[in-house]
Amino acid sequence: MRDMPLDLTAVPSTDPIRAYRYRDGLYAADFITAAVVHLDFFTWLHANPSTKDGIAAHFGFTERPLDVLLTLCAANGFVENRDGTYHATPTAVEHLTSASPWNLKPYYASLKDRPIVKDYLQVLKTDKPANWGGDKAALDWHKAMETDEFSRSFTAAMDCRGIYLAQAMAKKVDLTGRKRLLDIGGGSGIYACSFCAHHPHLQATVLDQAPVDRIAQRCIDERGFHDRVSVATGNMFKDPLPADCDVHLFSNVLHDWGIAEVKELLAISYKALPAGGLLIIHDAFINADKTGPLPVAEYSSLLMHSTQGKCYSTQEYADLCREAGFKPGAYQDTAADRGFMVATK
Ligand SMILES: C[S@@+](CC[C@H](N)C(=O)[O-])C[C@H]1O[C@@H](n2cnc3c(N)ncnc32)[C@H](O)[C@@H]1O
Repeated sequence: MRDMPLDLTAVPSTDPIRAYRYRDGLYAADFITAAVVHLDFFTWLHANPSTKDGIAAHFGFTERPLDVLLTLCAANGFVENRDGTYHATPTAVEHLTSASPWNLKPYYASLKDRPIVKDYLQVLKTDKPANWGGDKAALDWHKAMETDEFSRSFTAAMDCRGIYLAQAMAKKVDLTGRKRLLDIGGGSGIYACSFCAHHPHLQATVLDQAPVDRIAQRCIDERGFHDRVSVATGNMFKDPLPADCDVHLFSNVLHDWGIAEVKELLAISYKALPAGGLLIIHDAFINADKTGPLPVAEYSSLLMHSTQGKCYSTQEYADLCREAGFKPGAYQDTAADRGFMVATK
């Protein structure tokens, strides 16, 4: 425990990128192993260049996990999308197909029973996320977040990451003339507090459900922001959003949900914001043509395994914002393979 709250405008003296990338990319090797060993995916694709629908029909895959697999393969230089038809690249053909003398499938074969590898085979077919950490006895992630023990440890995980990520974003977002930020699914409130630390005129509200709301209140008090950051308890899908906020933040929230829920949340946000209101989406973004960046494609594999979501592309977010009525702005990088996109009502 620290005696004095950390100055949230402070930056670390060294770069944590390697530590982030091991954690974010942890499951990607298992996903590739499932594709190589169980599915012989590249041998089939080399013989049958196909559209996404064609691949889905042949293997019985569902859209979301297949999209994440193709993005991971493209980011690795194993597949190429030529006008909607996916081809195995020369690298994949030489090293990951059965007729090649350099085929590495036998090298992967002994890893085929790793639990996360087997989870991926299920998720690809059912679209139903496996449980957090691959724990078969555990509740699904959203149910687990309603329990004290899991929500405490998960919120601590988000909080320690946010200390670094929030300051990198807060200093880049222009909040001139903005009054109150609503941090939707705000967890410990680290992003709301960090925004207030960087923008002295700003007030904020953290919206989250029980029991995370209590954790948020304690963290905000400990950080000394109780006079500027309040907590609202509620279900972001069902309860009316606090009406007095002219900035909405979804930080690492939309990536937990499928397209239907993301559309719902953006529509809810649009309805609650005043004209001219600002939406900020903070996340790890896939590039517009879904060829990378590799660390984000790897992180997306982890999210796809354990939640209903994935990392959406800059193009997908821009289209979803437009559909909800927003005018999307440009994407900007922040730190540790994350970034943000703003949109205005
Ligand atoms: C991945 S965490 C992100 C936390 C924080 N925004 C961050 O960037 O670290 C997702 C958050 O959404 C909250 N959440 C999930 N479903 C929710 C709901 N229906 N209503 C309100 N909050 C919800 C969770 O409790 C959790 O704090």
